[in-house]
Amino acid sequence: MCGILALMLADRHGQACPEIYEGLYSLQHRGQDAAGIVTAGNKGRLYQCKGSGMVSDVFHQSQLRQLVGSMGIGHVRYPTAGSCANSEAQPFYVNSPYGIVLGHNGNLINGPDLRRFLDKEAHRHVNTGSDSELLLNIFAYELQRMDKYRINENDIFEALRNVYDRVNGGYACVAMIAGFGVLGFRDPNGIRPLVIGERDTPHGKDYMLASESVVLTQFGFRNFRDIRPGECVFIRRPDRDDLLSGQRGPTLFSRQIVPCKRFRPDIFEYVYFARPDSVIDGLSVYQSRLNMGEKLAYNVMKRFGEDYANKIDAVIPVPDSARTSALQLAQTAKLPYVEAFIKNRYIGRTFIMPGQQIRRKSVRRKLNVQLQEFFNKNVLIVDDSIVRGTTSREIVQMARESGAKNVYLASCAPMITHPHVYGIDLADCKDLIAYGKTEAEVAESIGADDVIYQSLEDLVASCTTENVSDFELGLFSGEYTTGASTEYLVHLEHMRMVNNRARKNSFAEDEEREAPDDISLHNTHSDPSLD
Ligand SMILES: O=P(O)(O)OC[C@H]1O[C@H](OP(=O)(O)OP(=O)(O)O)[C@H](O)[C@@H]1O
Ligand SMILES: NC(=O)CC[C@H](N)C(=O)O
Ligand SMILES: [Mg+2]
Repeated sequence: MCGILALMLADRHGQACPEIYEGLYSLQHRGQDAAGIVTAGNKGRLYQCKGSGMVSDVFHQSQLRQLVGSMGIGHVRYPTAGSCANSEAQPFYVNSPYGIVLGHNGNLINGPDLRRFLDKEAHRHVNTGSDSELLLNIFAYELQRMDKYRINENDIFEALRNVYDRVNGGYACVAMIAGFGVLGFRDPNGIRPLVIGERDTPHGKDYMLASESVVLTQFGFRNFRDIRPGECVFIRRPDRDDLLSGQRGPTLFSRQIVPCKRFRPDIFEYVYFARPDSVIDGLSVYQSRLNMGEKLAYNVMKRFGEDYANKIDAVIPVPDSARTSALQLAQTAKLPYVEAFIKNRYIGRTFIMPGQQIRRKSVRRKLNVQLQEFFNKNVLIVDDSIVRGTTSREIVQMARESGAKNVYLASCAPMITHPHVYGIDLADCKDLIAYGKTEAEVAESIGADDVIYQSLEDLVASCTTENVSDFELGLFSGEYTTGASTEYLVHLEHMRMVNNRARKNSFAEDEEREAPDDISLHNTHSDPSLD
């Protein structure tokens, strides 16, 4: 999962970078591997800073000062296609046509076909294994085909129509065309989220696009709405004619590029990925997690029978993501809620860390126990999801080491039995702890006395609103909204294996290594006086 962000300020002399930079902090939970910002100055020059690491590692004040201009885009990356090399940090850049940069959240399931097409027919050079670079090149190719000295918004929408025809998968993107404007678009099934908001200023309206509404609220953007599946919005910076005619600020254009196919947002955003203070497709993530907790409570009560309260002494959340649901579960079942795992706030999310060994170690570094809350008690530990079982195994063991009598585990998500193909690097089937197992077998495998999973029906009901009642659920069923060929699943598995080897620095003879650095846009000595 990645986080994307675009900002267009009404004030041509304003600086977009500080808010993009801060905004990326609010999206950090969506990607911890790499981060990047590209801004554009008034004369069309692009300024870039990106690389591997968290936001705080990648940007330093001296670099941020060089990212000048009143519009820009930002990205935080959690690699799901390609490798974790520095060169795959986003945004990606192509110089032709016009100078375009793009940031992408999602996965294209026809990446190998697109790569062949770009090579054989479009004759465009792609320098990384990233599907996002493919997407950018497809867009560039379609714009190039218009063969125009200068394009307008209709050309962008036309080019995108062809992009939608060519690419398949889950994608939410922000892009910027040097000197012209920023745009955002979302796949025809709305699998990945994207929201837009506006802010009044004396110069006209500022616009921001982001993966999650939390960024928009943070900076005082109002009237925000989700980009519709298959829709593109383009925000054009004021040109000379606008300025001469007294028009203030940028102009927003929007177009339904292709009809919405099936509106199927990814339910895992609500379960785990998104921040609870975000609203996605009209539903507060916090509210959805309350609903999950309530439904799970009834499931737990049913499982333990009428005297369940004598069998469970404490409901314990696994911080962070499970807190909201665990609290609601405890309140519904009238059981004590106890914060018995304390989280070290300086350790990031463990699930999205690269490599199983580091994930396992990090659980212990991240979570510590309050001994007295476990000693001689029957505890019900609540987590939002059990994926590889790394967290569950460790915490069940920690509870036992702390003297718990019986350790039960409840999961707000149903059994995860299939890979996720739209931008969440869950794991291969065989690494998923629930793959081919019953609940009892999962319990045995993680060392718990019992495991209670949410039913799929209850999860869907927890997230259903007037707007959306259908969701991307492939990780629970193996049936994907866009379909996913066996060839693609094998390709994903192969990539994961290559990446694991690359992390250990052992390459096969014929394997192509990722370039360590980005070769696209070198302008660290940018000269702000040019603007
Ligand atoms: O079964 P696993 O493979 O361990 O994956 C599932 C766990 O990973 C996530 O936590 P994470 O630490 O990533 O983030 P959080 O702090 O937001 O809960 C999730 O909330 C589960 O706790
Ligand atoms: N998690 C994501 O959305 C990743 C985007 C893209 N597929 C990449 O690997 O960079
Ligand atoms: Mg967790």
